[in-house]
Parts: sequence; structure tokens; C-alpha cells
Amino acid sequence: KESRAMKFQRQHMDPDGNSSNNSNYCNQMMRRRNMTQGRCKPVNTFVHEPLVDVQAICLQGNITCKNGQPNCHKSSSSMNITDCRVTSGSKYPNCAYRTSQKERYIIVACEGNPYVPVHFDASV
Ligand SMILES: Nc1ncnc2c1ncn2[C@@H]1O[C@H](C(=O)NS(=O)(=O)C[C@H]2[C@@H](O)[C@H](n3ccc(=O)[nH]c3=O)O[C@@H]2CO)[C@@H](O)[C@H]1O
Repeated sequence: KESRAMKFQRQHMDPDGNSSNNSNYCNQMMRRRNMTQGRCKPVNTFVHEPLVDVQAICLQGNITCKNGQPNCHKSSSSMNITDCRVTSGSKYPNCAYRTSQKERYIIVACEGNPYVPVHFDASV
């Protein structure tokens, strides 16, 4: 069974990638990372920073997550990310995404021992 930490990495980590001038990045990556099975996952963010830097976010002060839990943390600096958003013309199983490259602070939820990211909450 995939751990929540590994699921977070599968869904959100792409340290060596970037989507600048690759409008197909999300179409490729959403499929490659298994987020187009059963349905097209509507929204997903990939983070183009080293894993250790994203894990270090869990050391920041606690903030409230969108779901009201108190175990979210915001990155201390902005990060290179790609937002993938399903297009209106997208028809399962041919999931079609808009690729948006951004520099944003990111907010993740952390859990466990070791205390690591398990959920991507938002970017700001
Ligand atoms: N505090 C917590 N602590 C611990 N765990 C927590 C906590 N909260 C949820 N989980 C768990 O996480 C799991 C999960 O998949 N949550 S999810 O909301 O659907 C993820 C969102 C995110 O993947 C994506 N998104 C969204 C915006 C964006 O900018 N970028 C972007 O990528 O869209 C998804 C839907 O929004 C689920 O098991 C839930 O129980």
C-alpha cells in the first residue's frame, strides 16, 4: 500500500522538471503520475524544488488548513511550481489540462513520524 508521504511525492514532486514553454507538461505528467485513472483529477500542483526543501516546510509554524485542521505550514520562500487545471473540453479518458508555471508560496499539511508532507493545501 502506498504511504501518504509517497502519494504526496507521486502527486506533487517534480524537482528536476519544469513546464516553462511546454504546454503539454500537465497532459503528460498527470497521466504519468497516475492521476487520470477513473477520472481526470481536476486540479494538481507540481513543485519544482528539491524534496528536502519541501520537507523542510513542515518545520515552519502551524497554520490552519482549508479543512480546519491545524497541521498546515507555509513555505518560507516562494517556490517554482506548475499548476495543472482540467480544461472545459477535457473528456475522460482523454484528460486535457492547462499548464501554468508560477512562483508561489506553498501550503502543505504534514503528518506522521517523521513529520512530512502528506497533502497539498494551496499556493499563495
Ligand atoms: N490537514 C490535513 N492533514 C492531513 N491530511 C489532509 C489534510 N487535509 C486533507 N488531507 C488529506 O489529503 C488528501 C487529499 O488528497 N486532499 S485533497 O484536498 O483532495 C488534495 C488537493 C490537492 O491534491 C489538489 N490541489 C488543490 C489546490 C492546489 O493549488 N493544488 C493542488 O494540487 O486538489 C486536491 C483537492 O483540493 C486526502 O486524503 C485528505 O484526507
